[in-house]
Amino acid sequence: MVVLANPPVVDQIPLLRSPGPRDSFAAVPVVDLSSPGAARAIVDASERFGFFKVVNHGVAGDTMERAETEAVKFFAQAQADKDRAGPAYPPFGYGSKRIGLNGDMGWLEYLLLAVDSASLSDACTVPAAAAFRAALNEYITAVRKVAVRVLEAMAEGLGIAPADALSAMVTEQGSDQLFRVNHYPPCPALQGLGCSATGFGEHTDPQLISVLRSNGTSGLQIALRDGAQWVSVPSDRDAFFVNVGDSLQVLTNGRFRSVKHRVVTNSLMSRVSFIYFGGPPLAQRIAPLPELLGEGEESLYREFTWGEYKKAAYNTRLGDNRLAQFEKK
Ligand SMILES: C=C1C[C@]23C[C@@]1(O)CC[C@H]2[C@@]12CC[C@H](O)[C@@](C)(C(=O)O1)[C@H]2[C@@H]3C(=O)O
Ligand SMILES: O=C(O)CCC(=O)C(=O)O
Ligand SMILES: [Fe+2]
Repeated sequence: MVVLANPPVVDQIPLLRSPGPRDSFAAVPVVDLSSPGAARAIVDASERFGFFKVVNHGVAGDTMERAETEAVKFFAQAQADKDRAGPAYPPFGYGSKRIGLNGDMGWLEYLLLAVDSASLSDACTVPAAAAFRAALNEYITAVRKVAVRVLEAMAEGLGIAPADALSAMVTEQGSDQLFRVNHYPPCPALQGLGCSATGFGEHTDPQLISVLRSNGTSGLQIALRDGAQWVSVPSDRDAFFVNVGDSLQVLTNGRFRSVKHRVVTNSLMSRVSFIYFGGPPLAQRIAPLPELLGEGEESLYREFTWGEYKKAAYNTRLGDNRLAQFEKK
């Protein structure tokens, strides 16, 4: 048997079938955040896909562009300069190709950063450049407001009181928020071979909610039908995309589904994405909200705190079903 190796340039990085026009997911739910029907639409999309696109969000284009321009400048530096901003683990900073500590690899480089209240944590000295930090802080303040509005709309649509029952978990003192800037360089070595390098392997996000924005380069895919089909999300640099995370799945006792997603590298164009991850304080109990449990209905999950879940999640591989070990048998 002849075993074909990856081309050396993508050695150790899993390959995926290159997406084509037929994989495009034209039916991505779009939520107009300024409309009175937003709460209903968000609940509907969170139940059906755990994923939706948000428009009319009120974040200025300049805020997104400035952050993107600074990020592009950061990643354009010499490798030795970027490496000085690393490693990504522990606790935060620049990383390349290695995702997490359990052997996952992707065709990307990134900054993994801690957020305190509405801006980069002072404890996180990366990035050092004042202009990049200022641009990221302006962006983080804005995107966090979008996350809060979405979580408030979820509470409204689910009929949960008070209005900040979910959003307070990401805004209260000690909430565990992260910010990630991903850069997927093009991978021309694979052009025309019908396959593409994995940018970020399939996974669900462990937190409550993730809010993503990318430059106009495609690559994000979500899984439909429990992973039986992968579809490509058409990129939109003016919109945000929201992922329901594992913790929100548990808080809704499985009514909302955390979305399995991944990124496929483009052979010709760089993708730059920003993702805000809203997580609760480590001591927060993650269990179905009582209002969402029907008469006699029990939690599908064993009780745990966010700290316990995060610790367990960070011991798993990217594609593992992290919630499985917390499901009641
Ligand atoms: C392989 C891993 C990377 C990850 C930690 C983990 O062990 C499993 C969860 C991964 C993930 C996915 C969403 C976010 O990008 C992330 C920052 C997170 O909170 O969980 C990453 C983790 C990471 O890159 O360290
Ligand atoms: O970079 C992207 O577009 C998505 C990355 C992602 O899913 C993640 O960082 O968790
Ligand atoms: Fe993700």
